[in-house]
Amino acid sequence: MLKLSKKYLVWSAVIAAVLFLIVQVACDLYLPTVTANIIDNGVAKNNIGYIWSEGFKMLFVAMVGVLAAAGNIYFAATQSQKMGKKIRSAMYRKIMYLSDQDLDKFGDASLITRNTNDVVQIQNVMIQVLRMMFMSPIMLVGAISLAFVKSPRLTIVFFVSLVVLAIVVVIIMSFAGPLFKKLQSKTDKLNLIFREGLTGVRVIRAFNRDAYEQNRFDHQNRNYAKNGIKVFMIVSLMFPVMTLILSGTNVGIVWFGAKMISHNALAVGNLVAFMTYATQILISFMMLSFMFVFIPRASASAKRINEVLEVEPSIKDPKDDHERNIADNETSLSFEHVDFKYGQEDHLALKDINFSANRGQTVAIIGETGSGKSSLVNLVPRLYDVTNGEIKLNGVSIQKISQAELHRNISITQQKAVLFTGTIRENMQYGNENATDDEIWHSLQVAKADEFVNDEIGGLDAPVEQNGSNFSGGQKQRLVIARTILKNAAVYIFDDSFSALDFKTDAELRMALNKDSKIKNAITLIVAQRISTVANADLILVLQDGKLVGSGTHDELVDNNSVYRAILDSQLKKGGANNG
Ligand SMILES: Nc1ncnc2c1ncn2[C@@H]1O[C@H](COP(=O)(O)OP(=O)(O)OP(=O)(O)O)[C@@H](O)[C@H]1O
Repeated sequence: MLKLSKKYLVWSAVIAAVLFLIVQVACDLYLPTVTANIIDNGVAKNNIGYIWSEGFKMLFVAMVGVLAAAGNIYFAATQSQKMGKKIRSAMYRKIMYLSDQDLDKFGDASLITRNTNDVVQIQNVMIQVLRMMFMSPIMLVGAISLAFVKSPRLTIVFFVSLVVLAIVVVIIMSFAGPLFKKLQSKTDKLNLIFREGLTGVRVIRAFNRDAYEQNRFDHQNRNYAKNGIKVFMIVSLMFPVMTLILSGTNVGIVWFGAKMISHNALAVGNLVAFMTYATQILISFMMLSFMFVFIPRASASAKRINEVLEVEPSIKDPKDDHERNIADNETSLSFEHVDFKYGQEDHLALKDINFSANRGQTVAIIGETGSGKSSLVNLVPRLYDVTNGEIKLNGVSIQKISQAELHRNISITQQKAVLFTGTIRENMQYGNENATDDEIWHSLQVAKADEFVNDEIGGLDAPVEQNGSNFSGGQKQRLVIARTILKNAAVYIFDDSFSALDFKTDAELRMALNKDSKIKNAITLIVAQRISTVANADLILVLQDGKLVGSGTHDELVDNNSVYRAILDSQLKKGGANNG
């Protein structure tokens, strides 16, 4: 937590909060002495004038104390909120720069918990730190010193109480601390199940798994609640124990104080002041001990936040950032002996892949499910890095090109169509901010999306809801294809983008794509399942179990590649069966 505080707190505001606090504590500590003076020198001696003057002094000191407390609360509250805001921004920025490989390590649910719950923990503790954490020690030292001055002998009474209190706090903390940490990981699991249920709600209903999923959630929810009840039960034990100790201390002080008064060893006013100091001391100690419960909890949150903030992106920019203008050169793309495996997996998802393509060419990748098609195209924009070998764009290894420059030159449609909340125009301009309405309409026409983006739904101003949920699967696919085409790029990648389209639309869309001037001047990579989608490509790569088992044109592969022929035969049979 120290690391986060150093980075995200404004120290001038922290100093202001502490200064206000010192004034507040000084006022609080001075008031019992004024009370003692009023009793011993005013009431006991029937000196009304003294009572009035000390009374005004008391009022003034109390008002200064209240104003100082307000000042402290203002700085403590604003600083803790601002710190939370800065941490959330930093986490979001970091997540945006992490590769899929880095994000896989945390998981979506955990990242959401870290950016919400964990940050709130830190905010809550920070406001307490800026108040209690500083106030309690100052109050403790001040009150003990002043109480000692009033009566060294009576001080022994609350020293005994302090020792008892310390033992109680240590016992309670040793039980509560680990349970607080567990609560965090249980929140992660609860969020994970909730999120899965939310995104998969249609599948759950379709498979009649409502009861199963409800049980799974209830089990985790119960688990979480049980842990929560346990930890708060333990912590709530603190209150009655503290009250008992506080009352016991007061009884002890009055008992011994009364004896001292009867022997003229203590004035009545001083006994009253002493009791106030004793209460201040024990309450400060209680507050301090609460901090010892909450700080470890917030430290666990800080650790989880730091894990994200400090993770080294596995995909880095080259040190001598090559800002090459790739688009101006003769475009070429080559894979040279590329091997690839995911994270800690043992097996290679891609083995010794070699091919090259030039401007204007279309390379299609075909193969059975899990053969490595998506893995191959994801390596081009460096969503993952190769394990061995090299990928070159215009003869330059992509690892030697800055990611910003690389991404400027690549336009990709991924397997899952992702749209953002906003309008069609905003979604289209995602890769080309300056695109005019005419250009957008042209892309929509090429992608066959102009058929449903019409005046009836509001044209380019039609709303797009969360995840594009107001469009069908095929419509979403066409919109993301249009967005991909609208961007000016040297390499266009369509990862299984045509699978949600019917055969007729698929054929029409590819024909329109082939005629598009941007596509004609670029390299196009198409991942597909259907032979009909890839048949016209300049180069077809056939993948099987991560290996390139064939490459060439459709006719060449039909003649001499058994895997390709097998795919073709199975699709012809299926087509026949469907037709028949
Ligand atoms: N994030 C990941 N972590 C670990 N392994 C993965 C990951 N993504 C894919 N794989 C594995 O890599 C292999 C290739 O997967 P890939 O998604 O590239 O296949 P694909 O040919 O595109 O399949 P499909 O046609 O079903 O989309 C598979 O064995 C898959 O299980």
